[in-house]
Amino acid sequence: MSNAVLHVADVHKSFGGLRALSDIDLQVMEGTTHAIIGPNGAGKSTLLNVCIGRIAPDTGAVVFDGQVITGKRPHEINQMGVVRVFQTPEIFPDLTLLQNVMVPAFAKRDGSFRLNALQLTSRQSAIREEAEHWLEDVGLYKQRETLAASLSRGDKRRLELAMGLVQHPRLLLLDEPTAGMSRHDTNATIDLLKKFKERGMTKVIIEHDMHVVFSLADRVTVLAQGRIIADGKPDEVRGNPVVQEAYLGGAH
Ligand SMILES: Nc1ncnc2c1ncn2[C@@H]1O[C@H](COP(=O)(O)OP(=O)(O)OP(=O)(O)O)[C@@H](O)[C@H]1O
Repeated sequence: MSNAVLHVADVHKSFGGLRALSDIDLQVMEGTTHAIIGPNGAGKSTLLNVCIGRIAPDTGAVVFDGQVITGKRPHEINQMGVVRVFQTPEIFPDLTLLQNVMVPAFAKRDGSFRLNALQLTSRQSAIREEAEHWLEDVGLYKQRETLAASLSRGDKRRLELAMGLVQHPRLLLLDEPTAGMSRHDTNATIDLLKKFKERGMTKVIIEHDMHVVFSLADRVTVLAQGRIIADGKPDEVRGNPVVQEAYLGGAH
């Protein structure tokens, strides 16, 4: 019997008169890839932001590895092992790929980061090796000395993944990891994420591309208008008429 790494317990969140999340209760089990899908405005980003401490829920709690994390600050939640990879890559364009991955590695180790840490050569070598390892893992090792600004969109996402992996996430949250990618880059990203899945990494993935969702997810939660309208194995969700009606507009 596997454990819940993340439990979103009865969460509600309104923005003024708009109910962005209502009665949200979901569990992400150890080692699984859990997709959260739903039409535009369904509440997916709000839910993710509640999980990483960027948005405080009005009521309810988020429990990570048995500890209530509601009320903690984003960096504290990150230090506990919750790592989010953003829809728009948050990288340092004027640093090399290697330096980009070293920044979160230092931050993870020291709890904070100052750019001059990159110049302190005596402290660098272990961190550098670790950063090189993750660049290799995502297929960017050869470009390690080039500036991040020069990367293609797909490679920027890979770089950001390496920046997430170097933090040894207990839970990796991926916000539309293939948004704006070519089919080729999308398939490469699916292969990469499958590799992490085989290693038993627990992941939450928000994604619009159903090819990505059904290639990777063990479980799918469907949101519509801030509520969970379905939750189950991919095939169960795919065949659910409520989902087809609400999410796909009945067209599929
Ligand atoms: N900071 C905010 N202030 C006011 N309303 C907000 C805020 N953030 C989100 N909303 C509203 O809450 C609802 C849910 O938005 P959210 O971004 O979570 O949906 P989503 O499922 O991620 O959509 P998309 O797929 O388009 O990114 C929407 O109606 C949105 O306009």
